[in-house]
Amino acid sequence: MSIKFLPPLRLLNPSPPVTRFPLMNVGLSINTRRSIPIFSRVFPFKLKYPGFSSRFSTRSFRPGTTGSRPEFTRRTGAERERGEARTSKSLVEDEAELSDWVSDLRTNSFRGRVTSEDESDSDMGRHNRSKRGPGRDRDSGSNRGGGREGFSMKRRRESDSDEFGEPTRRRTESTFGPPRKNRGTLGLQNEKRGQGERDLWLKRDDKGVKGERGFIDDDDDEVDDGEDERKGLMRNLGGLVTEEESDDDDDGDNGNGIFEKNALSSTGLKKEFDMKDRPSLSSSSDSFMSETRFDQCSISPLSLKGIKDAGYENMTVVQAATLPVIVKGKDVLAKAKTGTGKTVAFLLPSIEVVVKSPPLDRDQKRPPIIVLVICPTRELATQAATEANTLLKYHPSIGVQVVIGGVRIASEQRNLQANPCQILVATPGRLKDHIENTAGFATRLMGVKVLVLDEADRLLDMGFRKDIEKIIAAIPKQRQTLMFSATVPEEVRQICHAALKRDHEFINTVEEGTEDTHSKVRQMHVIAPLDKQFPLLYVILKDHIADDPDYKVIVFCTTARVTGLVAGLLGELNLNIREIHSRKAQTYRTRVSNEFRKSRGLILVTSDVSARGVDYPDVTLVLQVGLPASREQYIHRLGRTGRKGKEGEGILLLAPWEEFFLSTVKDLPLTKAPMPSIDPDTKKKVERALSQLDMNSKQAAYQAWLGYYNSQKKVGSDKYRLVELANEFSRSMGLDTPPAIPKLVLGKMGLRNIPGLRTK
Ligand SMILES: Nc1ncnc2c1ncn2[C@@H]1O[C@H](COP(=O)(O)OP(=O)(O)OP(=O)(O)O)[C@@H](O)[C@H]1O
Repeated sequence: MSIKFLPPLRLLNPSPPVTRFPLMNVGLSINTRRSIPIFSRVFPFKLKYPGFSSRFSTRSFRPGTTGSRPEFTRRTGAERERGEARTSKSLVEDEAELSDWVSDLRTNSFRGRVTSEDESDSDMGRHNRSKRGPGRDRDSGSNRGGGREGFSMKRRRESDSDEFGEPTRRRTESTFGPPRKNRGTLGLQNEKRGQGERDLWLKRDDKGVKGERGFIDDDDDEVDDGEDERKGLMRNLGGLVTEEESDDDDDGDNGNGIFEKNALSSTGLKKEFDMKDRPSLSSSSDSFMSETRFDQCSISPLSLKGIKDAGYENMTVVQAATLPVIVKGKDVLAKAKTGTGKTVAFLLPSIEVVVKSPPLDRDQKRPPIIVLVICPTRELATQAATEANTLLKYHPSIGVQVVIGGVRIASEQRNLQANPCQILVATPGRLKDHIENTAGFATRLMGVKVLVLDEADRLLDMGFRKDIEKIIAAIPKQRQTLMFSATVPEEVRQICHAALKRDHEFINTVEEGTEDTHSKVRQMHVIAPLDKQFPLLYVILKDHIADDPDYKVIVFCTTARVTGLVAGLLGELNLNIREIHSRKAQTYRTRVSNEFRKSRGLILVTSDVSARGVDYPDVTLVLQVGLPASREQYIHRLGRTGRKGKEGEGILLLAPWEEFFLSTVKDLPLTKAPMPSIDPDTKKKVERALSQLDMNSKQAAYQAWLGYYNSQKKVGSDKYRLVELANEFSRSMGLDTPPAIPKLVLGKMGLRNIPGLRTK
């Protein structure tokens, strides 16, 4: 089914019935995941949202969310500090990278096939990488894949995945029943049943909390989990990286960094929010548009022209909510759902700061960088720079540059020299490289007036924190800081004071009492043992393709190596796929990313490098295979669909022993999908395809899989069980005996002498 959506600004829907959500009290704020502070202000605003052709007719599984009046909260940092601290689960994407990195410790034969010409990490990057280790490398942008490549003598071939079959567009009999327009990929007719099952499951889960060791339901447990998970990762890192690196990490963990210091020292004053200048906001539980036009705000005429050319007329809710505060010079921490225009929200006022600054003196030896935007991934940084260029169309004298890993640092240095820019978009690792190694760069940074942390919670997570601390130390204290994300765990709120001024405002556009995800995105989970997962993946995709010839699917996998394996399998099965992960050269990643942005009838198989921020329009399905690294990561991955108020679909495919994850997202409308049936032919076809896959890719995937789950506390804490599961995964790839792993690697993983593992 072709989905045709009206432009978001065109339709004005009647306001849904209004339900006012009471503010939560302090007690609740302690125990509730999305705790709302007692000082939060509630702003009623007019409702206006785009019309949608309804793909799914009911939302019965999402009780109590429709018709709610949106609430929009703003708090000052001081107010926030009075709230209860809850150390939320760490965003440990690191594990995936860690496991891949661990994979590289072995003496591999599979790497040295063909040297990639694409791979273009700088010497500088390589030099730094040797000191950095996996925690630093995980796309600290700069030395991402390359960091691990540093361990290899040769590089892998990058072009394998270009050879894929044509998309399957033929309409076939749906595996799950009637066409999707009536039901979604996994069958709407089962929605009610799904809800019932979900309820049952929740009850079971409640019971499980008491009966088992409580991974689970209450937030206190999660506090422990978060802590332990972090420690678990640090243990892993500590064992894997050089001593210098371990010390470094310990520093961060022990609170020697500026984040911890500031969090402890901040006292906090309640700051009343001034509503006078507030633009009238429009929203429904799913709307992302406001009623405020850009030309109603104090924005320079040339910026307005650029905005108009970009096709933007009204502001999105987050733009309308943050712009007046930001243009006043205030620091802001903003939370808004995925795909609701946060990029423009921080870029536009930042550009205005440049407009008001003295013009660049071309003869100046070290012209200042005025706006510094930091993004956690290369794709996101590139995308933000593209958006900035769009907005700057009529500001020819304002320049934007990107510095990211995977690009030769020397060429970036030349660019920085030749075309001095006022706006710099960067990934943290590469930015740090420039601070340390590019002549005059540190001086230029002393001109920074605005610092933006996009995906702030990710950047403040420990994987990036050290780099961010160093970057913050390299820019003036007197600056404006803007932090944006779709997820702002309590932990981040506690440490954000290090970067934000004490009187900053927390602007939360996610209304009270609603989910962090979009209600127009239908979310389902399928629980199936590992030996069924590859056939199921194929069946789900085939069904979706059959149902929607204009399909555009993203499949998320746990690690880069597993992503490579899954991409290989789906390619072997003649699905039209592309792959993006840290093992791919940046030029390849950029090319595939651009292609996917424009395409239909394509499946992108990817690791978490595509989880956040990347704006691929009209993604019809997000399929997550295996345990997401965190609740936040689940939300961001899901957020690749249903952007700009559109509909979408998300399926989470878990093994029974991963089912515990559901308790971390139990506030989200995730329903149990009916089990798709796998006919014998499909099973055979998948087995045949698996047998065609390169042994090396299976070996690498096995090791990466083991590394990833080893660092997931709830799976990895029982090493014996972990190995049993890993061997189940190995069998699911069609291997009779699990691949052998170098002793050194097993030692680093803490898995020596665990029965079931083969060593070499
Ligand atoms: N005022 C506007 N009117 C219409 N479309 C807009 C407006 N502002 C931004 N957009 C578009 O909305 C889409 C989503 O924006 P963006 O990528 O900034 O979302 P986001 O909130 O940062 O998402 P994520 O949380 O996934 O990073 C983009 O395609 C962007 O061009």
